[in-house]
Amino acid sequence: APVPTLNAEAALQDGELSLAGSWGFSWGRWLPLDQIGSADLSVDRVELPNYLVDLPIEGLAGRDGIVRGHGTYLLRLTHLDAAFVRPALSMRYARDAWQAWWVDDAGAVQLLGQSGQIAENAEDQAMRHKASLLILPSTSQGGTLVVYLSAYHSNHSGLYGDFTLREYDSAFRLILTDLLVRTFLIAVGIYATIQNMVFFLRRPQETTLLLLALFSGVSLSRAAFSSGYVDYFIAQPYWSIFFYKVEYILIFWPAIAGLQLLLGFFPVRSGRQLMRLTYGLFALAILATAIAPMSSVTAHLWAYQLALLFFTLLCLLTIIRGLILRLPDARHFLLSATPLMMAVINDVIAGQLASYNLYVTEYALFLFLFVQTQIQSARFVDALKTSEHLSAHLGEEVALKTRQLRLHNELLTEQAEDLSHQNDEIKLIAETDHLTGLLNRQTLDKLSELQFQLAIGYRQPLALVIMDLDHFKAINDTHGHLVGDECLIFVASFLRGYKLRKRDIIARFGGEELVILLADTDLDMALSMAQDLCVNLAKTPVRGDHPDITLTASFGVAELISSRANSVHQLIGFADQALYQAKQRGRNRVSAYTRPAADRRSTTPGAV
Ligand SMILES: Nc1nc2c(ncn2[C@@H]2O[C@H](COP(=O)(O)OP(=O)(O)OP(=O)(O)O)[C@@H](O)[C@H]2O)c(=O)[nH]1
Repeated sequence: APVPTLNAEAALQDGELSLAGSWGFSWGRWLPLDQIGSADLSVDRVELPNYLVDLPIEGLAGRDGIVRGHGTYLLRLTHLDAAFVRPALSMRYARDAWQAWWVDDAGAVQLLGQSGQIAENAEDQAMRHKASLLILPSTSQGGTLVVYLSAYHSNHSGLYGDFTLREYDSAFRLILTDLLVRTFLIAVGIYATIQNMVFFLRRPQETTLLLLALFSGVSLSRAAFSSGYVDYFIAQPYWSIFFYKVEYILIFWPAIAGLQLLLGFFPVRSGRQLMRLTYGLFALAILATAIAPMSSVTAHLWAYQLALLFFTLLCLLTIIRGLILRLPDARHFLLSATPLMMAVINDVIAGQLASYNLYVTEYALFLFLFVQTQIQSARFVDALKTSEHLSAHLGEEVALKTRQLRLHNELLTEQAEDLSHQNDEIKLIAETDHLTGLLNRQTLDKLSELQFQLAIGYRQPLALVIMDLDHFKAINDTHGHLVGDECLIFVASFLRGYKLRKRDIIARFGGEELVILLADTDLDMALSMAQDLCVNLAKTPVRGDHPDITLTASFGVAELISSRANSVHQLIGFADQALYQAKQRGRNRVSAYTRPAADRRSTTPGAV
């Protein structure tokens, strides 16, 4: 069949001409350029979009089912100069290396451009531009467009439908627009990567932030690698295989990272083992992709997409489980992950049909990343604010608590002091006689026993004086009991006013009987003291309302060594005997206990 012809002027609508439609095609040959114009050139007819694998080429498929080969595409264009001022051919989605020529009606030949190094062997070809903008000679009225397609490593190789003739300016604007959108995506990726990284460095325990940073970083690289227009400006032919392979690996990596992110929020049992296994498989996939020839990598696109679908479904299941268990965040994850899921499905279908790919996945991925980054960083900032707030208020709080504690301590100390006072008081009440304030009988018993033991131990004298008021009953009877009490109080203060040593004890023995225990005092000293007391008491009128009353008392004195008393009890008894004697002798006097002469041999007590 002859080379198909397209009337540019007639086909042009809105300044754009699609080259989809009938093309001439020669399989397995790169037709020499000087044959293009010859009348006996015969070609097959194919329709664009065209993929070699869909061609009915029998017997060319290898054992692996992949058709290998190369060929020449041809299209005659007429009335070009009438349709365009500066026609430009926009070539996209030719998956293998190509070379384009223009042979005008006069037979002049011009190389329009090439994607890199074309070769009859797939591994030898070097791809540079996946997209190209070729400028056609604007002076040509007509000519033939010749595209040599290199050997291919993709089962969807060939010329795709996105071949258009445009005015150069509008075509270039399209490239710039695409570039701008991609630059925007890449900027979002850089932003998300840096933001997550910075926040992670400030709070290393938030591994989610690191994961998001990694996620954004890799997606960013993928967006950069897979952009035909980035290729157009920077890619080098010998890097093409590497970029191609990286792009394949990155097909399903986002779903794995997404799974890890989600498992962080909605943990499952043996989630760690699952992730370890997943990353193990991922490492194997990287290894296999790295060592396999490019043709076999592209032949297994379905496997990469299957992995993408599988891990995406796992992500979805994780979110659904979170929703069922009513875990926090499940809703917003479902919201931000839904477009991602849909985009993934779109990507898988588009990849398998090899139809026009809108890169929806990438846009959705970046959207997802951006939203997640903002949500996570909002949480992070919240946490940061809370911790700053806490640390700012901690000082104040500590100072306040310290103050409260100190107050509390002071209160406790006061209470303890009160208690100790109360104790002292109780002790005082227990130890003293409430009327006179002198020591009571029990205390006297305790202390006198102690003094007795000390005196024995140190072989010191110990004197005991019992004093009994004379005719006290008469005072009570005459003046009343209350006056009697006042008299007792007066005697007590009289005794207290008398110069006694600290060790000496004055106690109320009972009724109107008082005892004075004098440590380290012999009989003579005790007698003289008692005498002194006796004389002075008789001279001293009762203070207060009853100066008319003058009291006298009788005194009985006994001393430990001279009396040879063998207990306090006995010593008291001896003093009592002496007192009795004093009373007998007429009262208001002092009497000492002396051992009777008979007793100096026997033990019968007596008083003098
Ligand atoms: N007001 C008052 N009287 C008391 C108290 N204890 C004892 N008496 C009185 O003291 C008096 C003691 O009387 P007696 O034992 O007969 O001895 P007395 O009248 O002092 O006579 P002699 O001791 O023999 O000189 C009694 O009338 C008791 O009621 C007291 O606490 N207050």
